[in-house]
Amino acid sequence: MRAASPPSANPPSAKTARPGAGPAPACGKQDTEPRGRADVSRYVIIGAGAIGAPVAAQLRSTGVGVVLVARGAHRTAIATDGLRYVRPEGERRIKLPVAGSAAEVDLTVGDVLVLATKTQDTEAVLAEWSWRPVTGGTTAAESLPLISLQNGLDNERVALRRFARTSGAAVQMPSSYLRPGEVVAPGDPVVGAFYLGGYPGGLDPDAEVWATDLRRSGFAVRLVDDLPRWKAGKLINNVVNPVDALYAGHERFDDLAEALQAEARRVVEKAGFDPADLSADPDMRVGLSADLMDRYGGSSTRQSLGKGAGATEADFLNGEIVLLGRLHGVPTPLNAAMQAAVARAARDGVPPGGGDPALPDALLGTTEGTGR
Ligand SMILES: CC(C)(CO)C(=O)C(=O)O
Repeated sequence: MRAASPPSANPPSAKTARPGAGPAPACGKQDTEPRGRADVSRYVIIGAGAIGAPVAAQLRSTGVGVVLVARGAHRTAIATDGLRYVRPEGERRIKLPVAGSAAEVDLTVGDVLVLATKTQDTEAVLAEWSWRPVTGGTTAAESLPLISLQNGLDNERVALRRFARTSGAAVQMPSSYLRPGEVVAPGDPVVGAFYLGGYPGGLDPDAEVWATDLRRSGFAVRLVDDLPRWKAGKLINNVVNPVDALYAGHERFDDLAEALQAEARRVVEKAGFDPADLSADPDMRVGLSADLMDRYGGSSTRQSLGKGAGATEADFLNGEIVLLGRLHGVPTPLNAAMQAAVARAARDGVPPGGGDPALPDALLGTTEGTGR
């Protein structure tokens, strides 16, 4: 199923690009017999930002079939000149099959849909892709597996409404998408790490194949049969994103980050999760190359402010904590305040670091903190 050679200068079109057509497997079910490489022919990566583009570039570089779904000027730049892909070992132009929408991709049994958009876009993306035809007369939601590489707790639940085979990953990947056509991935020695599992639990029959493809392509992968624990652990890390976006360098950064995380942990545990520690496994650590430190744009929320995106993912990060707090009777004043602060900042075009400097003291009180 794998093309022998590295990416060519003239990639096949997105409609047809695949290294080979696999046999037609029956629609899989979690925890059935593991399957082989022949059952996976191509990864359709929906979202070409800081997560989707490096995954596409790395898979393609090892000869795995991919299509990258991108929009606007980013799509045009990648289609015209290839993806400008910046890694610690140097910059490359990676030619990738690129599509602008679901209508431009002919789906076939053997395709794997990979969701790499921001969580606030998930419902629209699923509405676009779920009922697309797949060769043999079926549809994407009925016969293809879907893997969410997104933050928060909501994506897999929303996808499972349509996709019987829904998997997800808690992703650690310090990478930046700030300019059309370019992605900087400073992760070192691995590009990123995935705690990958089926939703709500177990493993998809093709999970070993996906893990092998990703490992060969430069990622660390741990297969987990208790995915929600890992997503909950990642969510506790992600509630710091608005602090990174608004208060990098602020003297109370650490105090605010710790207080937000403590509040998030209380809520998540009350909601019944047993959040996993994503920093415990040394094989899953992703460092940052010193050479690319100044080109790393920080958390995805900081990057959204930097691009003037008008919205961030915070409603599904801090907002998820607020939601769980309301459902389970736990007050969440800090996460609610940071959710609102970053939403206002995005709405008003405030740049990274432009948070009201008085807010951290107002939220935490003015007692001596750990500083930063
Ligand atoms: C962990 C990190 C910072 C990068 O994967 C992230 O999840 C984000 O930027 O939202």
